[in-house]
Formats: sequence, C-alpha cells, structure tokens
Amino acid sequence: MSQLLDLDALMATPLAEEPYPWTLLPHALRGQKVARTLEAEFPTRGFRTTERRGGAPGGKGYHTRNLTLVADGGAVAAGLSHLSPRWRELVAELSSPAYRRAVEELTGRPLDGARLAVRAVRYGPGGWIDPHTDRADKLVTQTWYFNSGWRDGWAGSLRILRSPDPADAAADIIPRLGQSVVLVPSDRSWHAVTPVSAAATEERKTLLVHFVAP
Ligand SMILES: O=C(O)CCC(=O)C(=O)O
Ligand SMILES: [Fe+2]
Repeated sequence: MSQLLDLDALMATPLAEEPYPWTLLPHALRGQKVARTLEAEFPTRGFRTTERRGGAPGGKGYHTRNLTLVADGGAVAAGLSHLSPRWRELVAELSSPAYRRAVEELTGRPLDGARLAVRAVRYGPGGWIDPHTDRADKLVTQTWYFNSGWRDGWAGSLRILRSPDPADAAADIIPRLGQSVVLVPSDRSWHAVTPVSAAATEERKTLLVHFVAP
C-alpha cells in the first residue's frame, strides 16, 4: 500500500475534458504530516540548470534546475544519492505497479510497457516554461508541488492553456504543498509555467512524472 501517495484520491478524481483531459488534485499526498516532511526534505543538491530561449511561436523556452531520479524506467543512482530515505520511498511508490494502475484508472490510458521518468525541479526567481504540449511520446504527465508558503504574488503558476497563447488561460494552479496536476498530453495540451517573481523568497519546488510510450 502507498504510504505517501494518496492513490484513492487519484482514482476518485474525475478528469476534466476542457480544454483537454486534465485534473487538479488538491490533496495528493497522504495527510499534512507526510506533505510537510516531504517539503522539508525536498532535495537541495545535484540539480543542473537548463535554459533555452523560446524562438518560433510554440517553441519551448525554459529556465529551471533539474535533478533526474528515474529515466527510461530505470532508477538513476546519482540522482537518488541526493534523496532522504522518505524521498527514496516516494520514488519507489512512483515506480510501483499500484501507482501505474491508479493513473490508468484516472486517465483511461493503458500504460503497459510505458517507461517512467521522474525528476525534481527547482525554479528560482525568473524561472519559467513557455507554452508547450509535452513531447508526443508522453502518455501521461503528473506534477506535485512542495511550497506551503507560496504567495499568489510570486506567480510561478502552472497555467492550463486553451491555445499556445500564454494569456489564453483556462486555469492557474498555484504551486502549493500537496497540490498535484495530471494531464494527458496531445496536440491540444498547451500549458506553461509563468515566470517566478523576483520577490519570491523561496524556489518553486516541483516533482514531475511522465509515462513515456514504449
Ligand atoms: O513545473 C510545472 O508545473 C510543469 C512543468 C512542465 O510542464 C514540464 O516540465 O514539461
Ligand atoms: Fe510540460
């Protein structure tokens, strides 16, 4: 049984159909104590800075710091070495058949043979991701957020978009502790992360999971 992920909440949540299949889980972790521990132990070391300017319309620009934990379905030892025991447990739960089944149940997408990818991401002031749909080989994407003290004025929202236009927002999700978003990538699944404000006194902390087509 999952001790950290609330798989019942995952399976009980309906998927929205507009502007594409996605959902917000307000409480995706098993209780406040678990959430607080994972927040306090969010990894701090081993991150690599990734930056690219958006060029053509719809091109993906971003500035984030990434720590890869699972790639191509396999644990990445160098990444895991930076994790607390509780965070290693979380990665083990994400790698479990029970989690995969829960995501299949929620999305209706078969994930047989799909390769798991997991990474922790930190966004400092000015960190952002331009509108994009996620690569075509991604079957399902899930994100979790780890900032209990995030303020609305710091921006850094995950913006669910109706089109590639960054202002065409269907929803803005504040990266507050315990919240999680599931989306089903397609050629319509536009989303972005709005630039974190210079006033932010903490980094935006995200965990990102993809199931990638076999
Ligand atoms: O950090 C987030 O909220 C989403 C990140 C994202 O969309 C991506 O890395 O593809
Ligand atoms: Fe994305």
